[in-house]
Amino acid sequence: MEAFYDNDFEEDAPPVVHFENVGVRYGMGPEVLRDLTFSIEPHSFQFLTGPSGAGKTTLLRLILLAVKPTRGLISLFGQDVSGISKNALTDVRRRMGVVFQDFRLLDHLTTYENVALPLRVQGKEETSYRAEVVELLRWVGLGDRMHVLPPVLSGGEKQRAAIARALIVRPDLLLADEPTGNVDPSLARRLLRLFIELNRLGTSVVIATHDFSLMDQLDVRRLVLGDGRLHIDE
Ligand SMILES: Nc1ncnc2c1ncn2[C@@H]1O[C@H](COP(=O)(O)OP(=O)(O)OP(=O)(O)O)[C@@H](O)[C@H]1O
Repeated sequence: MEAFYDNDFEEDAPPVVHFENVGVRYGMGPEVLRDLTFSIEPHSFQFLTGPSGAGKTTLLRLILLAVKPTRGLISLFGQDVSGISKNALTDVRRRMGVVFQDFRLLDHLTTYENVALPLRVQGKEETSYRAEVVELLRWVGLGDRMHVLPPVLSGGEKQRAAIARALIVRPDLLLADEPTGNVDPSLARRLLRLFIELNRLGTSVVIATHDFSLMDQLDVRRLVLGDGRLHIDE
């Protein structure tokens, strides 16, 4: 895996994510998040937590530029994203891997094809990535499930396929929304080890979760949302 994953560490790299007084509302509704000011540093590991409806998914969508802030400034990898060009936006998005709550696997593609899809979309030739995809699938324990379609995978297998698909682009930032929501505690621990290993190899990791037993396994920073505001437990 080390060979597969060789992120360079830059000294004095800018924060991966920086928010300055960010607020967001949906349509004409109330602000669901307000006055968010925080940074996510390169190579850092944090949980994002808070009660259901507190805005964890909304915060991840702001980072993904899937939702626009109604006020404030967002920078990603040192770049202010308001008024960013389409090409620069594509580059920024390519540096992020995402594991969605509902996996979003394509049912007509095999596990292998799902994981390879982000590379195919980038226009890469299969010969250039095939070995990498197979290695990663083995690494997440799906070596023998490569050629089946997602509907026959268990919840935990789908989760690992979604995680592998997020990792295959070797992201500088991994955002995972309740990545252990559908698995038993022992698999949750295994998945957490996977994220720790990824972080060790250089990726900044943000895991959104309600699961205190998961968070209690690691003494890392917690970004806690409540009443629309962010509180940070260092
Ligand atoms: N598309 C939308 N349109 C209108 N309101 C929305 C939309 N998405 C989320 N909201 C509202 O924004 C608030 C934050 O929702 P969000 O899904 O971000 O919370 P969450 O912390 O991720 O919740 P959960 O833990 O239940 O997934 C909630 O009040 C929700 O109803």
